[in-house]
Amino acid sequence: MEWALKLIDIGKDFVFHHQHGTRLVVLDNFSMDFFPGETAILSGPSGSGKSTLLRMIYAGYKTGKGKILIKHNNQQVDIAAASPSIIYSIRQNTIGYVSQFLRIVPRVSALDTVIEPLIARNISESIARKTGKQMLDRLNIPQNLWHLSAATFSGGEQQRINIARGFIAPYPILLLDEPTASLDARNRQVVIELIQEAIGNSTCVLAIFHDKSDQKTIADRIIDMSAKSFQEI
Ligand SMILES: Nc1ncnc2c1ncn2[C@@H]1O[C@H](COP(=O)(O)OP(=O)(O)OP(=O)(O)O)[C@@H](O)[C@H]1O
Repeated sequence: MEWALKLIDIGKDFVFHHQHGTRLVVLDNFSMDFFPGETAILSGPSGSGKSTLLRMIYAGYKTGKGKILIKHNNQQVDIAAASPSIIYSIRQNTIGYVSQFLRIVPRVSALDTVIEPLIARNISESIARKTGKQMLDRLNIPQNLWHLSAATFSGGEQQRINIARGFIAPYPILLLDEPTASLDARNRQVVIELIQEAIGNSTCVLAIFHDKSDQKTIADRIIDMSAKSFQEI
């Protein structure tokens, strides 16, 4: 099968210039292919570089060395070398990302936050709103919160707004950074179902899940990141 995401010899370090140039090597010479319709779980102790890898793929962190190849608009693109406008377009159509925390825009309602990826794809506002309401309902966000800003929402409510936003539009690649960390069992189950539906639609999912039972339920592969150039287990 053709890969959806290909990492070639990637590496990342952080240099602390104000601390005598101390260099922290987080990833080193890592190569791996990821495929449509599979879930790969990034596993390893705190600080092993799981979130850093997702951020590099989403181009939030600059890749230190190596290539991160994807297919975008029928062309092969190296994210590590892509221009800001290409990155913007990739985020709109090719890579979705559910970060640990919701980035709240003041005075924008929860519903508008959730439907923004559809509006960006020129989906009509009425269809986007209908889809957004269905997603909020599915994630058990009470209707009386839909038109409020998420700024005052609980941690679990904010996380569910983030998840609704991340899953509302289909993406060939989906990056999930601890999407169930603040959720109760009922909502964790909804997220598992959303992931399974995405996989059914051939999305390639890379995820960080600390809960072992969640890992077992959805993982096709578990990647051990405790050794900086990591391996499959
Ligand atoms: N922006 C940054 N500047 C400096 N160091 C960073 C930065 N981001 C991450 N690091 C360092 O890189 C290492 C890996 O961090 P990362 O967040 O990727 O780990 P993780 O495996 O996701 O951990 P956790 O399970 O605790 O979320 C850590 O030692 C962290 O301090």
